[in-house]
Amino acid sequence: MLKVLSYSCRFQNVLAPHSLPAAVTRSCTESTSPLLRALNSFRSSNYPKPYIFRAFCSDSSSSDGSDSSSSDGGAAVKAAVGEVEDADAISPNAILPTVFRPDECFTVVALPLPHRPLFPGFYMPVNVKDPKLLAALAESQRRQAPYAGAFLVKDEPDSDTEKNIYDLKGQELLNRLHEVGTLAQITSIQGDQVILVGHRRLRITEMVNEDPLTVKVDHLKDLPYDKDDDVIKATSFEVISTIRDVLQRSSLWRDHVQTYTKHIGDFNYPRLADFGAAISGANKVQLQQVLEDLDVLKRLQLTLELMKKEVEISKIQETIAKAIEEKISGEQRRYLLNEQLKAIKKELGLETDDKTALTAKFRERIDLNKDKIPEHVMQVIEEELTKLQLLEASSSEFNVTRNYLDWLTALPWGNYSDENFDVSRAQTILDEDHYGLSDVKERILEFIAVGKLRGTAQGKIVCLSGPPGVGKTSIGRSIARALNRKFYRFSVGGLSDVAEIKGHRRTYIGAMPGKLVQCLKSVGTANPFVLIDEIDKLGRGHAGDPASAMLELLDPEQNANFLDHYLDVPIDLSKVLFFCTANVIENIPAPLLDRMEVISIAGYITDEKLRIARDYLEKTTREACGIKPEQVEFTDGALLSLIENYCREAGVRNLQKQIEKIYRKIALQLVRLSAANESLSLASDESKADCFVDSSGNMVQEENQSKAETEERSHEDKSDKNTSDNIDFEQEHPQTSNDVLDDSKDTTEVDKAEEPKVIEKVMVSQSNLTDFVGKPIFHAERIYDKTPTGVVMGLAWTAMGGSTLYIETTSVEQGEGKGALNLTGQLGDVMKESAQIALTVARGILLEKEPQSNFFADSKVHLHVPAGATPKDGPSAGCTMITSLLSLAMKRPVKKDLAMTGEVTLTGKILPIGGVKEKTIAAKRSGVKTIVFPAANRRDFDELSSNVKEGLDVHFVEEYREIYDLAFSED
Ligand SMILES: Nc1ncnc2c1ncn2[C@@H]1O[C@H](COP(=O)(O)OP(=O)(O)OP(=O)(O)O)[C@@H](O)[C@H]1O
Repeated sequence: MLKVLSYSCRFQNVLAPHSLPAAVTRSCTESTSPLLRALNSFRSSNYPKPYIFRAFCSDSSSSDGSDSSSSDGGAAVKAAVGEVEDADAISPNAILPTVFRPDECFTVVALPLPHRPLFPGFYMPVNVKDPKLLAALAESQRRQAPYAGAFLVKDEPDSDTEKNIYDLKGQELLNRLHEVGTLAQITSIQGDQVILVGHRRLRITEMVNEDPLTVKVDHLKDLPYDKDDDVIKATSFEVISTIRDVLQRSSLWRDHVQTYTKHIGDFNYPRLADFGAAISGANKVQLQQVLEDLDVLKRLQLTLELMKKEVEISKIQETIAKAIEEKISGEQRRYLLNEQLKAIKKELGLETDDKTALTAKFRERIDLNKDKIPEHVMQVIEEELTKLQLLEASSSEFNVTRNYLDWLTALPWGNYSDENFDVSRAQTILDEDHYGLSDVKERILEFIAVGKLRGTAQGKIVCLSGPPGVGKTSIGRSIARALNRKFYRFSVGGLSDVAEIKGHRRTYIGAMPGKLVQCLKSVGTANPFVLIDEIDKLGRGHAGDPASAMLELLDPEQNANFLDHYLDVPIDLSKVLFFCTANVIENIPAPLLDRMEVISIAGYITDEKLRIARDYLEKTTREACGIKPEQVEFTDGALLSLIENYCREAGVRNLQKQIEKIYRKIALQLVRLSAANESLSLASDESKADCFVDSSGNMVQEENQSKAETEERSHEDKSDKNTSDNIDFEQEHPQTSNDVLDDSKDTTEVDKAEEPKVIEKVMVSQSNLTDFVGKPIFHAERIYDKTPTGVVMGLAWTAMGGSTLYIETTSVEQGEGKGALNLTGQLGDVMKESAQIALTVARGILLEKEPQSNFFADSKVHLHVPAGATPKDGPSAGCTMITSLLSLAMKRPVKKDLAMTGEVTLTGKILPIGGVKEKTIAAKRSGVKTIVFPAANRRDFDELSSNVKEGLDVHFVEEYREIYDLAFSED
């Protein structure tokens, strides 16, 4: 007989909350005698019968512990609602109908459980696949004896348990079942799903029926235990705390068994053990062990083991969850903050949404230029704008698209600066900026004239070649100004990556468009003047060939559709005017050179340098230093000395540097002087002392010094000027500031009687030039004033301009048949061969002129070309070498101030050479009076300007014999 020992709220705990009407569960929780109320309301509801209510009994409410354990493990009470006639009749002590007697042996249908055993007091849904078994279960439910024996299936190695078990019948099935199982109450059958509630432990004693398997079972009772035993108590406490621990850690079980947890402390020991095992995730064998063990302490220990494992699993689960959570929460936090930031900005009106703002910016740019953007470009822009909207703002692809759009929309599509085709204006500008350079200026004027007639300017490649500092870059700037085009310069010296010219593909990180696209963006017009500097120093290229890329860029045939790798849309560069500069034309790649129009700038002679220095360099430097013209006097003599002794190279860059150096020094002196003047006027007011300014610009005050003494000192300074290290100063009254310095004038005295305010003037003359620029660093190229026998002056061309060089020969050893030629001076192969030819030709001429001489046959000759550290090559020294050898052989020096150049053939013919202008300038610089050029170079010489040709006796020769006559003539 089962009694309701305790109900109250716990009653609700064991109800499957989902299977009872809400009204019942609610009433159970609120009422003091909820069972009666619940049953009443349940009976009045239309809920299908029979329905089982179960309530746990607490041991405390039972009269004794053994009693309660005997009533269904001392834990449960059943109430069959269908059998309660009158709810009022149910009282706490009412005796409820009994289904089974614990001490009886009885027969049940055996229900195989594939996964876990059913523990008393727990629900379990089982899918029954065997129709016969299902029918038997339904029948027993219908007969209001809804019970079966639930037995766990043993694992068969290598077999699919669930699939096979329902195919087994009779003994075979019996063998697969564990002997110990649970008396299961069938609460409902839905389709093939049967809901079971476990009651007591059973053991199969014998088989009664094969199909469905029906077995005779014995009830199993737990072994008696002492509920006050310390060990069992301690074990149970540990189980409880471990269960709580698991539930706290693992949300998986927490939700599942939440309702039990409050009352876990009220469970008796066997129930506690069952509860722990039932909620654990242990495997079926371990669970079966718990089910089979009738020793309560042992069962508790087994459960404790399982629960401890659960704790460990929960810990692992916790760490995994924590790690993942941290990762996700970091990202989420950033995302949230970003979103908040955006929202705040939007709210404050500081910024609209990123994408919207960007799109608006691009649209604005497009609208400014809408009609001029080519259709194919517009299409790409639209596509990219759509793409931008779809991309996540934080993605890398978004940035790529944004940058791409930025470039595409920033280019000056179809925006041309208004070109100025006014020839006379252009001429004025060019003359304003540069002296001379008539070839270049003429070419530019031609270009402008053509542009004026055609109405449009055509893209052309012009190459300015010449030594450094001759103004190639600066004339480029003036041309751009004259044409009213934007100027852009980029140097390709050492450039070896094609990507610099054609851009990187957009797929690369940090990809950029090429130089030309960058140029267009920075100048903002589609027809700029682009100066490509140092094209002769273009690198060899490790990734592609830069020369070919330059070709595509410069060739007017190709550059109308120039394709930059980054932009990926053709750009029209045909309106761009390209100018290149180079020092050595020969180093420019042939296909490029072929398309260029070369204008060479040879370098300047002294006169030209003087004009440039006076009219351009000095003026600009003076202005840059903030010095007024009346404050300086830079004499012609000083300038000439500067050019001849300090700056003898072809260009004027060094000259410019020296002038800058001089003006910096002048500026310092002027500042010192004015400070000295101020103190001087103060001193004159206060102490009436005699003061003067020393030649370094420092004020000197000497008490009781007579004015006469001061004057004397000043005169001494002045007369000492040529030897003194000091710089000359002139102090004048304003009205005489432009007067030429006169020795009779007192130059340092301050005239106190008149206006104390004076203007200082610094003088730079030939005599004090060293004070400004130091001792001459450049000595004359002329080693010999009068060339000795065996020495002849030749003319050479270098990348730095023209220069003179000597060919020296001397006889080392004499003796019959000892004739040989020894060469030194870092000569290249061509020059060595040229020396051999010279020897042969000289031998022939000597034989002709002095038939009795055996000089070349019997002398070991040493030929040297100073300076030995500079490598030299080329055939143009041929005629100089012959002359030198003949001079040595005949012991006759050549004519004074003679220089020559020309390649010689074995038969004595003179072939043309290059660099006529440079060589002429160099010869003039070295004080040469007579020059010998090959006849074929006459045209080149005639084209030179008259000031270059002035004062030179030039001879054009076809045969070496003519040189012989010139060099060794008696007059
Ligand atoms: N004919 C000239 N008239 C006035 N100034 C000149 C003239 N030639 C050169 N200069 C000045 O000389 C300086 C050097 O010129 P620039 O830099 O153009 O030389 P470059 O030929 O380009 O040299 P590099 O080959 O080294 O690049 C500039 O300040 C320029 O103004």
